[in-house]
Amino acid sequence: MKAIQDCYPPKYAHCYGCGHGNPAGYQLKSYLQEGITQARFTPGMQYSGGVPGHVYGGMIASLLDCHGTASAAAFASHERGVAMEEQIEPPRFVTASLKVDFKNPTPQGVELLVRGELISVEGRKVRVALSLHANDVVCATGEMLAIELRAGA
Ligand SMILES: CCCCCCCCCCCCCC(=O)SCCNC(=O)CCNC(=O)[C@H](O)C(C)(C)COP(=O)(O)OP(=O)(O)OC[C@H]1O[C@@H](n2cnc3c(N)ncnc32)[C@H](O)[C@@H]1OP(=O)(O)O
Repeated sequence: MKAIQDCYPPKYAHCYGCGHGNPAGYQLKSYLQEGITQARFTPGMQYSGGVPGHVYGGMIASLLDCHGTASAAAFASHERGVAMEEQIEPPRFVTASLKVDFKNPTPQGVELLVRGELISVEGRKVRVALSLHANDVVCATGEMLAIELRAGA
């Protein structure tokens, strides 16, 4: 299955977190299956937080951020009855607002699971509920408001 981010056209593929055209970035890959989006990522050991062995909070927020905008694009497409990979110009969303709650320390050296669920689609505004898990423990939750860029932006 093609990742949501791999459907972004090259001109929008430079994002540090999720751009397939940014070799220095994370190259996060998110997938929509059965109404839920998921991405898996293992941060490098350099992304250490204040406590040794725990992941830096900014890394966690950025994973929610990039998974959230990908989720918004996939959910909006699905609502319109078309898959991301079927579109020449898939919808492009940016983060207007991102709230993160850090629930538990996130261990380093573990594959993290990031999940997204659709809250609402209202015109150009898509709200997504997000969570980040390590070893089946919820380490962070979040909520995003993503806005679809106007045509030609
Ligand atoms: C920049 C190009 C990049 C393209 C890359 C794409 C692919 C990769 C993507 C990867 C990305 C990875 C992730 C990243 O890192 S994305 C990078 C971080 N995000 C940004 O840089 C976004 C900066 N902001 C903007 O560009 C504009 O403000 C946007 C485009 C978001 C809206 O400006 P625009 O002029 O278009 O629309 P509008 O102002 O008429 O607002 C529309 C509606 O939204 C409502 N609203 C707005 N803000 C908020 C808010 N904070 N809370 C609540 N509501 C808010 C507003 O009231 C209105 O509602 P309504 O009155 O209609 O009911």
